[in-house]
Amino acid sequence: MNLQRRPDQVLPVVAEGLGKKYRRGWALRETSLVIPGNRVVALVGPNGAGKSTLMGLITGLLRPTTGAIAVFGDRPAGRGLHPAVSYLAQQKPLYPQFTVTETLTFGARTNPTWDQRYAEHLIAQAGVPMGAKVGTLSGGQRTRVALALALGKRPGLLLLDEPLADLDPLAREAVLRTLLTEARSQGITVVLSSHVLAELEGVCDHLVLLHKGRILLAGDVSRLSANGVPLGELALRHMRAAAQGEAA
Ligand SMILES: Nc1ncnc2c1ncn2[C@@H]1O[C@H](COP(=O)(O)OP(=O)(O)OP(=O)(O)O)[C@@H](O)[C@H]1O
Repeated sequence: MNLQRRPDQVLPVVAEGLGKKYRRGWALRETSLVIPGNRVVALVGPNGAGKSTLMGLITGLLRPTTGAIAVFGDRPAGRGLHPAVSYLAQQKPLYPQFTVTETLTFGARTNPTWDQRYAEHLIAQAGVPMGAKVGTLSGGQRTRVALALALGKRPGLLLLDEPLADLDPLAREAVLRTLLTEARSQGITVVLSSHVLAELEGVCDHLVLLHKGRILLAGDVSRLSANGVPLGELALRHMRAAAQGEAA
């Protein structure tokens, strides 16, 4: 496919025939995908389905073995993150010796599009003291700092790879609420991977379901689930059907 920049490709993600092969085999195969703007996307699938690999390809931190991918019309060049993309993995990239203030200063130095007031607003909203060292914060507070760092960049696309896995239910809810509010009010497209399907309901309006390195289902939940089946149930049904199909 010709992934040259065209007006319709100022879409967050357009992939065609995308594949990634590691030594042990294919992690992602023949993936063609469009992620439209202003969506909160649930990226789900069983362990080893290829979710992290797909995120790595979108960030440009991984290089495709086959096919092509465009992020806001640009081909990731393997030289770090696209300026309009923020990426937050479960292992949050924070320095424990830094205070929150120093962490935001680091964000400002490394991101030309940095919005200090917005980042400080997110920290204040989370009730995290600016003078505290990151290493002394709770898991939930660290996630809020990492989120402020990711959002302070003012991204158009925010990728979150199981960011809530180490949080208690209340902290998860608080982080998800913040995410949703910010995504809606700032027009950010969010791609969120999680194994906890129930917590994605009411948050995500677009689903990408991977199974064994292939896309099983992708699209707006309202379209995929015309009869109102909730996102979690919809994903689970397809995952069960795929697993049964293999067992048969
Ligand atoms: N760096 C790597 N080297 C070799 N194989 C890898 C590497 N990263 C992932 N894989 C393999 O690729 C496949 C997809 O892995 P990936 O981490 O993308 O899946 P995932 O859906 O994110 O899984 P999980 O839900 O368990 O986090 C797996 O079989 C995994 O073992």
